[in-house]
Amino acid sequence: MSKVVVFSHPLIDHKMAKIRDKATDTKQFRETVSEIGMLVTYEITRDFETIPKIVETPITTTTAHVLKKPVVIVPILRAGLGMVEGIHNIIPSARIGHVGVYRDEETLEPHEYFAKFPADIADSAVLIVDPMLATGGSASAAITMVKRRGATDIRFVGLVGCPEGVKRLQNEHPDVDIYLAAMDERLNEKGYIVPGLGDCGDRLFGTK
Ligand SMILES: O=P(O)(O)OC[C@H]1O[C@H](OP(=O)(O)OP(=O)(O)O)[C@H](O)[C@@H]1O
Ligand SMILES: O=c1cc[nH]c(=O)[nH]1
Ligand SMILES: [Mg+2]
Repeated sequence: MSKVVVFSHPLIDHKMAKIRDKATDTKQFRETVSEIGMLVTYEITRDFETIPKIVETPITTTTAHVLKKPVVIVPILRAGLGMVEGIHNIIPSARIGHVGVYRDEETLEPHEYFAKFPADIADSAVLIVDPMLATGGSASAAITMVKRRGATDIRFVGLVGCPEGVKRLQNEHPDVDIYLAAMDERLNEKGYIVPGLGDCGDRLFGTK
């Protein structure tokens, strides 16, 4: 069974309060989502493996440590894009894949419409990024898409989750650890997370 980590950090909580607030405008919302993406990166990479590397410092030769595997960030379009810049700031060597999945507003079923990945995704540590884990359908579909390309080392990184989404992801992908900034109460009858923050894609891109 996969691990579920809900971050507990005053700065993350402070910024989560800002993006939950319906009075926060598009610019502030986008900036804050990106900042939270940067902060959570420290935790999601905590168990990344390192390998020794001989480095010449200005003083002497020493054994330092570097990341063992390349990293691939895979945002789920559209809302996942909001977290990419923050994560990429901390892992500038990471490559970026893209997965297009939208959820049908009536059935809540995920629909795939785009996929583009770096060639060596199978050998990389993959971060599937989407701020919202609601029914879990979109995240599960995105994980299946990267697994089809041979990826085996996969983490899901979200901001707001709920028990329904976590349960589905753990059932369908028990090998994928789940990282969230908050675990909310439930889904409402329209499939929105309560209390949540509304429609993340629309709030990031000003489309409603
Ligand atoms: O867990 P689920 O029930 O699948 O819901 C979560 C998905 O819904 C939202 O995307 P949406 O379909 O609104 O697409 P958008 O980001 O393009 O607005 C969100 O960004 C997730 O991808
Ligand atoms: O609460 C939700 C659920 C799905 N997608 C969102 O953007 N928000
Ligand atoms: Mg949306």
